Amino acid sequence: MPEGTQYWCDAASTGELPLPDRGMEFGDGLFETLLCVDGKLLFPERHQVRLEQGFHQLGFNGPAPDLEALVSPATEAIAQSTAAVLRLTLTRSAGLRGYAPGDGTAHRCVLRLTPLNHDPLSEPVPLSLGVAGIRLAHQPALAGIKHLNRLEQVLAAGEREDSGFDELLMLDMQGVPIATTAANIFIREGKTLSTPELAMCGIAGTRRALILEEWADTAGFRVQSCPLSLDSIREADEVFVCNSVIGVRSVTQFLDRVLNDHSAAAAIRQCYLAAVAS
Ligand SMILES: C=C(O[C@@H]1C=C(C(=O)O)C=C[C@H]1N)C(=O)O
Repeated sequence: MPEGTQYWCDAASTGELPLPDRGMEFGDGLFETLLCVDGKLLFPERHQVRLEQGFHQLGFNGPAPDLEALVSPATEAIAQSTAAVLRLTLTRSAGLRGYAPGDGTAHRCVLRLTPLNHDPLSEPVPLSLGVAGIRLAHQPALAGIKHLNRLEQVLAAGEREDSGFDELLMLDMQGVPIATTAANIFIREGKTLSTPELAMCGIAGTRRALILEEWADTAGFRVQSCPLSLDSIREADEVFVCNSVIGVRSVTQFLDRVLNDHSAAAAIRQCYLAAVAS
């Protein structure tokens, strides 16, 4: 883990995880990845909305999570960070042995603050995109939320290491493009931006939501979430990806096709930077 990484568990500064932990045992939990720039967490309100959605979608009991309260143990460290990634992990409290979630209302919160050694707001180098062999399973009860069951992404990231590509696009069981191993994807066809709908699988990213709800319109594009195909990506005028750490990153190669037009990503990135600065 990068030097300077700090951990907290249930508000205590520690690198140890009390056992039992249902997140470690069953992936029974959620996580959020927040970018910290110049002592400020970006778009916390968007992460709050998704955390609450996951909390309710998994049937956690008790009051909805308060992101600001959950990250409060790291407030001082965040304030001193020029650039860092805060990972918040929320797991269901341990009950009796076994899968049954019980009715525990107390939940465990683990924070990890990892310093970045680059400016995360600088323009990212465009990336090359391949296609992963591992497919995303359909599970509408878990679609869209950032739950802890990430083995598909782990296996795809393992494929990526030997792929010769910077990133890999992940398809569902029917071969429909969903997202990359760690980001949402958009294509541009003329003045329309499209991103995969995530009714059956995938993570509804915070930057994806901002593009859908605000930045595409501001940048002068129509935008939709809809089923994409590999051909639609192959034939697109432009492709870009987004997540909470990289912001908006252009795709300069998809499989064997070179993409030279990055104008929409540049316009969306300007909206992103303006929102960060506001
Ligand atoms: C896996 C985490 O977060 C996801 C992965 C990345 C990444 O690999 O860059 C960035 C944001 C998330 N999509 C995590 O542990 O926070």
